[in-house]
Amino acid sequence: MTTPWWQQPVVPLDAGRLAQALAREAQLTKPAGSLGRLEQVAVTLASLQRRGAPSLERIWISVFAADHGIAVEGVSAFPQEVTGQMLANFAQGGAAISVLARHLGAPLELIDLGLAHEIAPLPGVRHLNIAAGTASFLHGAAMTAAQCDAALRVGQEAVQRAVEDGAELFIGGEMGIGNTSSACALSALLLDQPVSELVGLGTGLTALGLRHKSRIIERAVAHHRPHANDAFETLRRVGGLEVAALAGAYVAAAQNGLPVLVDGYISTAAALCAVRMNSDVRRWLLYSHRGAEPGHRFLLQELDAEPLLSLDLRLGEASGAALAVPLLQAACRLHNEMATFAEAAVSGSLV
Ligand SMILES: O=C(O)c1ccc[n+]([C@@H]2O[C@H](COP(=O)([O-])O)[C@@H](O)[C@H]2O)c1
Ligand SMILES: Cc1cc2nc[nH]c2cc1C
Repeated sequence: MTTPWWQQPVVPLDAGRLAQALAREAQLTKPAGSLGRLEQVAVTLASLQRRGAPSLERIWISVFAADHGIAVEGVSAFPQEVTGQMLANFAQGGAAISVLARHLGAPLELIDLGLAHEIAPLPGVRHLNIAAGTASFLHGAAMTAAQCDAALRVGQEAVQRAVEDGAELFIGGEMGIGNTSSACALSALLLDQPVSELVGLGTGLTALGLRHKSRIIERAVAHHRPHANDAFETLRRVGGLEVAALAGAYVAAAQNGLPVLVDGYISTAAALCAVRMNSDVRRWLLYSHRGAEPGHRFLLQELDAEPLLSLDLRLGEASGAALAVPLLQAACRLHNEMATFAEAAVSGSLV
């Protein structure tokens, strides 16, 4: 059997640039370590981007949308039609990510992998129709292997466009009613942890709704657990088209030497899939925030991730990642533009 594309090697870190960036940080006019994790971010970006001066001026955002069969089980506070309606809102410029992309001056690419309810083609949206949404994963698999494969490729192709555009950072976002159930089932299987510790309100369930959602996901996880032998199979069984596209994008970004900023709960579940499919992808992933969904914290822990922000966000759409970009840009500029002790004639530490 041939090796699948996602197991192909990723670009290695530049150890020389890493050492150079660490040495520069030590010379900048501040007590060592006083810019906290921003120092680490700048050093990491220098070694990933293989340059002396890390730069995040060109940001690329792809938002992947798709429907989830599990939504028919009543696991979301919103009807499934909202996936397509919000896609239209993204395209018209009225969604949170539309505003944030404008704020950053970043291109916003919109990709519809498959909706349950047909909509008229939207200007500026790539409609791919891999399936009419996934199948419910309560009793069967969400996707066929061919559908999961196709969705992974969609992410890979988005990264190719980002690279061609000269992007310095890739941000993926998602939209899909029911996808917190998918993220929860993925987390339960990949972390081997009880659903009750991971499940959350998603778009805003009542306490009663949360109990129902938890029971549905528990039943689904019990059904799939004996067969979820690897990350691809787990993704195929309980993931989603947009989750697979994100996972494919993260792997492809690492293979193309393009750093990634991961968004919220669903994106982080996709990140864990990507890392389980190719462990070297891990070092290419930066994390924007810790969100409100209980499972997000456990996924971040497993990924050894220290996100930049903790704002109780639970929107998705790439919004949390977009919000963290100015902080990363500031980290780069501080690294590149601060004077050294020698340049500014400031005395160094006595100890
Ligand atoms: O990214 C997150 O952390 C996040 C947390 C909760 C909800 N969401 C968004 O809400 C939708 C899924 O929620 P639900 O309740 O339908 O499963 C989907 O479109 C996500 O983008 C996103
Ligand atoms: C309105 C709305 C906007 C969203 N954006 C991402 N997920 C969403 C879910 C809903 C319901």
